[in-house]
Amino acid sequence: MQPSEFHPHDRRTGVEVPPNATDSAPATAPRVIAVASGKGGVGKTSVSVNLATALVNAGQRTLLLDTDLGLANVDVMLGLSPRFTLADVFAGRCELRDTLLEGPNGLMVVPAASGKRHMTELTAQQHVGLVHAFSELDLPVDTMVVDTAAGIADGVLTFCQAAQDVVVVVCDEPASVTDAYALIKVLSRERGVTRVQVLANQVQHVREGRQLFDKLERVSARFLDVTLNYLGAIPRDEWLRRAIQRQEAVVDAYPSSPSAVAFRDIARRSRQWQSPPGPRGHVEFFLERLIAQPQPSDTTRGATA
Ligand SMILES: Nc1ncnc2c1ncn2[C@@H]1O[C@H](COP(=O)(O)OP(=O)(O)OP(=O)(O)O)[C@@H](O)[C@H]1O
Repeated sequence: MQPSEFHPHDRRTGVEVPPNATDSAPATAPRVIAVASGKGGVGKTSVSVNLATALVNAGQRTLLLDTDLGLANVDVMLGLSPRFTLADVFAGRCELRDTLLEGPNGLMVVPAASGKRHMTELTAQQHVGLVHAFSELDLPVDTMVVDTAAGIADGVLTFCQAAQDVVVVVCDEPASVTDAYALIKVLSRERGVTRVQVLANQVQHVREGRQLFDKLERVSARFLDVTLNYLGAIPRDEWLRRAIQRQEAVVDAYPSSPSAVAFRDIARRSRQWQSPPGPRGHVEFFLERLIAQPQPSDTTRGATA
């Protein structure tokens, strides 16, 4: 989608959906990619923002959904100023369409809100409300990138379970590897996830990414029924930090920086993942899957290896 098709009032909110949105909707369901990490601070939001921006720059109609109602920062990273967020939708203060922001190059962004209650506290009824709200938007979306919260709370697991692909971001810290494994374990054992893409972030050299993957792979192959794919590595890159300061995606701010090159490569490869079958064509599909999945009543926290 081009920015001009968006009819934005400004960069804050009130994005008008184009009248021909339904005509241009994709024939197949949107690809939904959930980005998770287990441990916080490893670069999950940087990955979500740059993957989504690289996809939109490659011509994919992309929606970036921030589901971290506790510590949302997708909007901050992109320099957007939401008037309304998902939290306002659930509080009945606005419609979902009021939250929709226009990001760079027509990227669609649904922001969350910091300091609000967690997605885990939402009821099934609220999920249904979200489904209806998304279907009313009737947005043409090829790919939806979902930035999840840190940790392995139910909300994170539910979004990962509903997505067609889960990207687990890991960096070279013992806690990051341990928490990534804990996340993969509960996704595999309790949510039936059979395929996980592993992305190493902040690597000092290419070899480090592969070594991190191998660590996770070894233990997962031994104890879990899940296939891990090595998606690649994003280098530790000062340009990425500078882009964050500028509140821009590094793929836009510094397109020839090492991290930007890596993000573009990952976006290109993500497009080659097999699309889900079926003629369904809207974001609604994703949210319906969310509520259709059985929710384990037992807590997933503290699961042992
Ligand atoms: N590839 C990288 N190179 C250099 N710095 C990075 C890179 N990735 C992330 N960082 C740094 O790590 C910080 C945290 O990144 P980010 O906010 O994306 O993490 P997160 O996993 O989403 O955190 P949380 O979910 O806990 O809020 C960034 O502000 C940035 O300074």
